[in-house]
Amino acid sequence: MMLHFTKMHGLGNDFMVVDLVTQRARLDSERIRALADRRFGIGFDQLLLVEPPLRPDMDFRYRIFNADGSEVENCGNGARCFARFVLDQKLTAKREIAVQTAGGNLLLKVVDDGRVRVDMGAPRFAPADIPLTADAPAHDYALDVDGETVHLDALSMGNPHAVIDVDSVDHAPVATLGPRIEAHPRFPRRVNVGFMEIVSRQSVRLRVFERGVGETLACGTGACAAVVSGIRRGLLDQHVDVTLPGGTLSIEWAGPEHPVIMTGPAERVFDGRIVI
Ligand SMILES: N[C@@H](CCC[C@H](N)C(=O)O)C(=O)O
Repeated sequence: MMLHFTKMHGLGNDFMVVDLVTQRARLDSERIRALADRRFGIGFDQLLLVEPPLRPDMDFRYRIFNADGSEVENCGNGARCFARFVLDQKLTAKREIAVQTAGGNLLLKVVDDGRVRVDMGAPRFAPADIPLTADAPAHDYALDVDGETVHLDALSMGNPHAVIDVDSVDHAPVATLGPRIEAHPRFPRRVNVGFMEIVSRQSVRLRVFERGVGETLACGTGACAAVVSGIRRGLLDQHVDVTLPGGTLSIEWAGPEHPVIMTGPAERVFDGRIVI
């Protein structure tokens, strides 16, 4: 049987997108890892599955798998590609699309310049919601990493994020510290690790070591988490441009209980099909 897919990216964070509204397939974690392989497979950071909704008030269900085959709760760059995909495939004619994810519901809107604006929901700070082992919520958690103390902020954007301030992302220890924090025992479901350089109150640079993938060219939820962290610590204004290795995202947050709004591009690269 043939399975049609589309390769897409949001600022170089790349995806294999599969329509499971009009097609049927079961892809287990071993198969996902094989497809994600950049030499022997198609190559992607995440697999995105477009499914019918489980609730009548939603338009679609959106499932996300990291390149290591693990299913995760949320993916910001993927959400923008999801919106473009369902419109291009004519799975909907709506310009505002309500989507269920394992981490909560999202509202996606395609704006006039072709970019996609996503209501990413409100961030959560309770340690149990991240999840992070800690006695109380804080802005500054001290983690013992192989005998060295690392200070970081942590929060959930549906998925778990740690945010570390650095003087320069160019010299940040993304490849060495990233994997040790990702797998730190105080994050029982592992964590995405962002390294943030504050350039001004409206601009940051960011690199993210993603859970289940490694460093990617961009991470939408990571950009939201970094800006929320900077705003709640009084370091950033309400609208911030986040420059990642793959390009820039615009992030807005009005404060606690408010949703984070992310705006950025979504690009189709090619269509293909595989035998399953
Ligand atoms: N690239 C994503 C995040 C994908 C999921 C993440 N690796 C996780 O495990 O939570 C984004 O754009 O948000």
